[in-house]
Amino acid sequence: MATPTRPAPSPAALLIYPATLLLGSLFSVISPVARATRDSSLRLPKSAAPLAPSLAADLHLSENPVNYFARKNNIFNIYFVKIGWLWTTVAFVSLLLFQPAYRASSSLSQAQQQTRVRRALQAFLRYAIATTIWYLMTQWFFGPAIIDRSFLVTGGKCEEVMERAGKMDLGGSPSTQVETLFSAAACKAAGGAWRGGHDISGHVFMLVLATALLAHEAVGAGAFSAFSASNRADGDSARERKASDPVVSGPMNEEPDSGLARKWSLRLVWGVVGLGWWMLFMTAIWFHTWLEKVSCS
Ligand SMILES: CCCCCCCCCCCCCCCC(=O)SCCNC(=O)CCNC(=O)[C@H](O)C(C)(C)COP(=O)(O)OP(=O)(O)OC[C@H]1O[C@@H](n2cnc3c(N)ncnc32)[C@H](O)[C@@H]1OP(=O)(O)O
Repeated sequence: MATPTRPAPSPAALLIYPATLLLGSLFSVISPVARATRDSSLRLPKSAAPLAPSLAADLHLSENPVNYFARKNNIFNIYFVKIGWLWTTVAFVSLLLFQPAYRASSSLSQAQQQTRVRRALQAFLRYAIATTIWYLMTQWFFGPAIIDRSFLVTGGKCEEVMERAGKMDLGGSPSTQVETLFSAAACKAAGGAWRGGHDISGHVFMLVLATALLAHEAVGAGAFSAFSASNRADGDSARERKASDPVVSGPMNEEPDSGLARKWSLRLVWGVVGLGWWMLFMTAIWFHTWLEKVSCS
């Protein structure tokens, strides 16, 4: 009998990202509110972000008469996207800890345990690669992050602060001074305006990467659980399995109390993916130009 294979997520599912950006951009063109908001935000100088935003300030909705999600200080932006990789990490770790696909247990045969450990290591490697890419693109690349460097290369600069730069005593070596001035975060923190270049959307980049990673792992782990449950129902649990078989060396002897944790870890992951998609859609409507959004997805 042919060994059934675990369904892999279809690459076609990735089309949801260009479709979301397209839909959001269309909405931003068609909606008069979105158009007015974008135009005025492009005209106004960007103010420095508060260093310690309070919850009350976040909920101060009457500040601008625009859609709540068009505000940079909306609660989902501050406590979800701005620390988005932390949420991604927590959700991912919950999968590793609680999904039978990755969990080794003493009730399993040695071959089954080895398969699960191998699968968990492969998943961690995928996470580590994604984390490294996110870090280099948005946080640090031997100085300013790749997104910041591409902004500078395309003619952007830290306006207002550049004029004061000559007078500023930033300390450290000349290269440290350049790094301090030439990152978006440092520029904004110094009260400057990050303008002029091609500003790739960090939000779009991180949200696409994080949701694709988590959805890919959750589909795989969920399908594994469903497959092993149907195997149990078929009375197939006694079948001897090969360690090399990634599918059928599954959780035949899953502990009963792990069911709740398994369910909630999947809920957490899909919650993060769902909110991530929503924030991507909001970014597509309210922020950046069309080119800035597509260039990072
Ligand atoms: C031997 C083995 C080795 C293995 C080696 C690997 C190691 C493997 C294990 C490591 C273990 C690490 C473990 C954990 C790692 C953490 O947990 S890290 C800690 C948590 N930190 C984070 O998650 C940070 C995540 N945030 C970010 O990366 C950046 O904030 C983002 C999301 C990329 C966004 O960047 P950004 O500067 O906001 O840029 P951008 O998107 O262009 O937005 C421009 C403006 O538009 C606004 N905007 C855009 N879209 C929106 C929107 N939808 N709504 C509101 N405002 C918006 C922005 O707020 C921004 O406004 P300002 O703040 O500038 O005024």
